Amino acid sequence: MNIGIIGTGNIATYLLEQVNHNGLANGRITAVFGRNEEAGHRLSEQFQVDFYTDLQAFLKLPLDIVVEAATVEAASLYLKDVVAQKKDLVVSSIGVFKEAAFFEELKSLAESSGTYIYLPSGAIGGLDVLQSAKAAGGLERVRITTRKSPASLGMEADVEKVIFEGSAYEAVGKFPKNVNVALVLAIAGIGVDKTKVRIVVDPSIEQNTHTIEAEGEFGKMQLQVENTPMPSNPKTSLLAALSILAVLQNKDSALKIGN
Ligand SMILES: NC(=O)C1=CN([C@@H]2O[C@H](COP(=O)(O)OP(=O)(O)OC[C@H]3O[C@@H](n4cnc5c(N)ncnc54)[C@H](O)[C@@H]3O)[C@@H](O)[C@H]2O)C=CC1
Ligand SMILES: O=C([O-])CC(=O)C(=O)O
Repeated sequence: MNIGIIGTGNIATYLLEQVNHNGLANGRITAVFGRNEEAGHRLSEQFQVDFYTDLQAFLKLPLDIVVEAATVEAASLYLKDVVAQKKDLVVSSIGVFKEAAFFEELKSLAESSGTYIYLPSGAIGGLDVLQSAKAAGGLERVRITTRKSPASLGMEADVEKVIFEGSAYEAVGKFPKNVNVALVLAIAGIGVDKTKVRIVVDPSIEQNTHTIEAEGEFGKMQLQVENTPMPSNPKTSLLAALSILAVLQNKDSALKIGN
């Protein structure tokens, strides 16, 4: 499997290390697309990968799957082209799907291109429960509370404080690098308007903590993950990068676990 990556940051570097150096997926990252030339050339040398700043040239390569590991804004610019060029796609910046129309458009494009779009569970879990719970329409309430340190939220704070309370739709607009998890939860569950989000800045913690509560006909779920932040970007949890690695590992497996 030939893998391409969009982005030259923390997740891209982690995947290059685990896939190209440590052989932890059934394939190789052969090309990286980005706009940061200095980082791109560094990755190119370190991991024997081709670096592109021209998206169309990157997409002409024989890639089986492209992993977006950039930003919500970059994803909005590039995802349609990836699918139109008949590549399978893994999306990290799931906040790009806050507008349902864009999500539906990309899904139809994938259906007509015969490709798959993978939304990794990222820095959370419980998506299997939500999807099962709504299979016959009985999922009623979903809420996520995200608790991060001031460094992880990219802000200053001396005391614990709720800095946001609202819908997943509103949360992604305000914190695009911190609440992609809220969007994947909304897509797996009851949508961007009904999924409730609370964000707490907490100077006493080091881990990125996400607590998910759901309720419906199935019963109740409460799940908490206490994530190690990645050293080269504390906004991002290690579990988010690991979940992309797991998508790459499981993609062609005959065994599918969950749901
Ligand atoms: N689903 C989830 O649970 C999570 C998702 N994320 C998403 O993953 C993204 C990547 O995370 P990290 O690697 O930690 O971030 P990072 O900040 O280390 O890297 C982002 C990369 O995107 C590149 N970039 C930005 N705009 C671009 C553009 N227009 N064209 C091409 N490249 C562009 C930057 O140059 C940088 O290389 C985050 O921005 C976030 O959207 C992050 C954490 C969790
Ligand atoms: O990594 C995390 O803990 C969550 C995150 O930043 C995101 O959802 O974008």
